[in-house]
Amino acid sequence: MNILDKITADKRKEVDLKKSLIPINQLEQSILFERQTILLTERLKNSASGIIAEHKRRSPSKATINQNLNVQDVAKGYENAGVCGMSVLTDGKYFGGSLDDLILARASSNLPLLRKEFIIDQYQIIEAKAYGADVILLIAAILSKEEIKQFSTLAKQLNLDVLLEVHNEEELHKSIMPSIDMLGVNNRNLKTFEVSLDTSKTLSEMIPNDFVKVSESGISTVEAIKDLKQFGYKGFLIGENFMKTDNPGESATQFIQNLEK
Ligand SMILES: O=P(O)(O)OC[C@@H](O)[C@@H](O)c1c[nH]c2ccccc12
Repeated sequence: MNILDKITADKRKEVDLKKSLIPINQLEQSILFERQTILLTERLKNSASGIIAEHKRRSPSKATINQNLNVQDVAKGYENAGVCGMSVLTDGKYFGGSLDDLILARASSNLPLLRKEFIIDQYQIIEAKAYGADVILLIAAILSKEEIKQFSTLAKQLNLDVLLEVHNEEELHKSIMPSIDMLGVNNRNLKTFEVSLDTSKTLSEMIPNDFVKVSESGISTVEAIKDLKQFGYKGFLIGENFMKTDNPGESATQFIQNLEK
């Protein structure tokens, strides 16, 4: 079993339990359910920097990144830095995140928030909305074409943006459909953890222009972003590079200033 299989097997158990604890109609009573979502796709189209900054305490590939930060401070710091959106890891077992992190980020910023999660059930999409997300991530490596269609259609009905993540050509081909807003290319192979920005470069020309292109993972320099922009990328998902510092907001501020120089 690779790590992705392990994560999804655990996730199925977790979601089944949650469904028995908190039924969908209860989630739908959240006051956040009526909230007008902020569309990340539109922001990325009009942004010079295109940075989506992530809150990530640890990961299976890196163990601890930073356990000492307060998610509300991180969210405010990212917002002050002028990022386009924030990604919040909500997986507990492998990434040390939670839905509480999402709701705290919501309470302390007006950024578009991406729920970074291994979504394998529609329940998690309703949950994302109930906890204040604006965007969901769908990972092609763990979903069938039919699931991608169903899940993205539900997200659109809830006015959530959809970031569909791929890692290779096969995943890309099964994922291209009108209910997707952004196509994210993960430079990290989630099965082996190898990272190469060439993945974004190679796949870029196969992504139709009507999708906003996002390059994810392993980005740590302004030069990398300038390079990826040449390949049509508008969004750049950065986690560790900011989170490994004592003040991710400040790091993002400096990064964006350098990018705009
Ligand atoms: O910390 P990095 O290398 O900047 O990566 C951020 C983000 O791309 C990464 O956390 C990520 C991309 N896709 C995912 C899917 C699940 C969990 C995590 C991820």
